[in-house]
Amino acid sequence: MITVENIHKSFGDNQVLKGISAEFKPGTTSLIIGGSGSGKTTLLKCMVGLHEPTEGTVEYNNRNFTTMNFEERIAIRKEIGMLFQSSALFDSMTVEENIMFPLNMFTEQPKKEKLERVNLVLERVNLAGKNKLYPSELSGGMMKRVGIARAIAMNPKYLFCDEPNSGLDPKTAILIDELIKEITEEYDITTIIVTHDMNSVMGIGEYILFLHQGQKWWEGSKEEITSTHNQELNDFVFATKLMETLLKK
Ligand SMILES: Nc1ncnc2c1ncn2[C@@H]1O[C@H](COP(=O)(O)OP(=O)(O)OP(=O)(O)O)[C@@H](O)[C@H]1O
Repeated sequence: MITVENIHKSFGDNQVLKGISAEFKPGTTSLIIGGSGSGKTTLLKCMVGLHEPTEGTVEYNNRNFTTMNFEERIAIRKEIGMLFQSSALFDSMTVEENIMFPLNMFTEQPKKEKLERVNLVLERVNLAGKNKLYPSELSGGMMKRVGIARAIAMNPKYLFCDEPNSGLDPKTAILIDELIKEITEEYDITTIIVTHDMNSVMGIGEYILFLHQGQKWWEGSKEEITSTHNQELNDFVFATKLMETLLKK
């Protein structure tokens, strides 16, 4: 469980987050949504320590991350997997080397054990045997799956994903969403996804946090989101005609 309490974040005079409180539960895919500039990425960065909140606290299973020193934070960071927009794979490394990277950085495991772990996670994302390929030899969807494999290599308790299906065709995007949801449930991970994608919201949004101008404007599930009377949320949800048509059916 991750709990954020009254998070504020300002950059100079720009008050980006204005007192966000929320709870993200294990085994659940939580989505942070909102318009461009509403503060989604800033909140995510405050949660993992890439930004320091101006005010407020972030707790990982009742451990106060905000007041921890550098060493204590490293222990938490080992429990966190991250999947970035671009997959952020190292181009000069093979699939196997990319996935082994966090294991080399954070563990003292013998090479054989690390390789076993790499093969296990590759199998989990349906890429068994692709060890020796380079990122340039992979499709966008495969790159995302390698990114997921690397994010779960350390057996994380927490998984943060920033726009995990950006740049993918809709069908592949759904497969990536489903894979993240399955892994979340299978390993009881607290997963937080920042997204613009309404397909993701309607597909895997178990808990949805809607930000508007740096505030928590609405929270709920995908089942509740279409029947809300919140104007700003409705504007966001029905921003695409296609979505409106689908929901009317
Ligand atoms: N490092 C920074 N320094 C100064 N301002 C920043 C910084 N990071 C973000 N901001 C400002 O914070 C605001 C919110 O940005 P953020 O990236 O969190 O929005 P977002 O909701 O993730 O947007 P998008 O959907 O476009 O990615 C913006 O006004 C942005 O300019």
